[in-house]
Amino acid sequence: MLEIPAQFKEKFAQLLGEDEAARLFKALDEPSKKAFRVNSLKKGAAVSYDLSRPVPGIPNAYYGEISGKDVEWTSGTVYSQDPAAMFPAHLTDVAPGDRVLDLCAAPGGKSTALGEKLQGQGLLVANEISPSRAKILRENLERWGVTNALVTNGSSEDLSSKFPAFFDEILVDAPCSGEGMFRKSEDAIKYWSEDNVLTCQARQQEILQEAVKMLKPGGQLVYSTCTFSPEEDEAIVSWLIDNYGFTVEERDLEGVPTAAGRPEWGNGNPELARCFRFWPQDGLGEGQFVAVLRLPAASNAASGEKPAKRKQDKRKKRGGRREDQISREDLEYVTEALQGLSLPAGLENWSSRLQKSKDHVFVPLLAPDSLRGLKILSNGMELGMLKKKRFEPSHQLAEALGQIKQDRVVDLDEGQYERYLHGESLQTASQLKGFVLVASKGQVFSFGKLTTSGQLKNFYPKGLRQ
Ligand SMILES: C[S@@+](CC[C@H](N)C(=O)[O-])C[C@H]1O[C@@H](n2cnc3c(N)ncnc32)[C@H](O)[C@@H]1O
Repeated sequence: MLEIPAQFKEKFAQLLGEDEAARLFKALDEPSKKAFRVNSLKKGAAVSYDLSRPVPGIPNAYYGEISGKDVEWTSGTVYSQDPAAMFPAHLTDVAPGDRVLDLCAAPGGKSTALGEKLQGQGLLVANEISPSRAKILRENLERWGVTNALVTNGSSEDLSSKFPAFFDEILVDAPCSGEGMFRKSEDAIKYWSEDNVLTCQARQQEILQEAVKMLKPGGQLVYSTCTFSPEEDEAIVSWLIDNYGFTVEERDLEGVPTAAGRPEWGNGNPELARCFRFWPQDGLGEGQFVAVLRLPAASNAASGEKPAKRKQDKRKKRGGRREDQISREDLEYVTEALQGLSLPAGLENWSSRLQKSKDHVFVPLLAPDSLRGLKILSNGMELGMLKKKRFEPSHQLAEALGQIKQDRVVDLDEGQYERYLHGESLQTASQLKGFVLVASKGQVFSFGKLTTSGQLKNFYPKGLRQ
């Protein structure tokens, strides 16, 4: 039995009425619902999990539990996610070519879905304020094969100063009191208090204030929480409507067990009924609140379309060439390492767009000069690293290449796969030489390097080894 705080129970008995509240409390004592998404970017990957129980309303999503050890996971073919938490990204209008911001993005469940919707075209800025969580966000986007993400580690203020009125769509999946996570996390129960609900509400307003500055006039804001408290849900949407003139967009989720937002829990505006409330007692998954909002086209929240104000670049030049530019010799090393590999869409003409930062070679999404002052974990695609007179392709590239059929692949059996994940080198019968993609069950999850005797040197990143 979960020890649900008495104050929480009293509050929801009043808000919902005794009968509905009893259904909620009963559901909170049942096990949480597990589900996963299958990555549409990695076309043709064979998934060994049971796909017979789809999550209603979400393409490529299924009930069931996955393991972080399977190649389906290490190759970014599947991602574990609460079914209700799939809806915020699903309900956005994000389409290939858009400029999208996921402001509170770690660990990346919703960013991976937004990256899928973009299909490598346009820009996804995925931001997270906590450094350790931002690292996990980067790893998850890498695994998912997203080639057009800028991963940042900053506050909402850090970002709003760089991107005024810049984005077509912004997702704010806000830090919240986590009442919808009671079944999944003991901490959510332990740290629950009415004071914390109000602290979260104030933080949500601070974050949203900055988010609005970054939205283009006429742009879309999707606001979500994993909590039930009206203070963090309908009251926040009311505040957005009253202060910025947002309208709530209608969405049809026919066949999905969800409930409408409650106007009486906010400012009484009937549009609040267009918000979605996912309650555990309705059977889809955990608790979630989602509002799809539109900023009026003639907004005075911010103006100007330029990304960031660029400072004069005063960095040293060496022999007429800037330090971040790549030499002809370096380019030859990169070209040689990439020979025989098929590159995914979005990486065409990579050689003319290459940049270098501390020997990391990458195809940037945004000009690094324009991002000065922001903590960047990843800017587009890192192809790899220049070492002394050679080039080592990156793990991010391996995961991105796994999207399309490749010829230079060594496929490991189950035992070999486990040893490779540990960091071991393996003896193979492969006739290939040099850098190869390493797969198991046809799913690419790493680079490796084959010697002339068929030894496969391990390039699975040390930080990911199991
Ligand atoms: C609900 S979680 C995000 C989950 C994520 N969207 C996903 O789908 O995987 C909220 C995140 O917001 C971050 N956060 C907290 N305060 C923030 C702030 N002021 N600005 C940006 N992010 C913040 C938290 O560290 C946390 O990772």
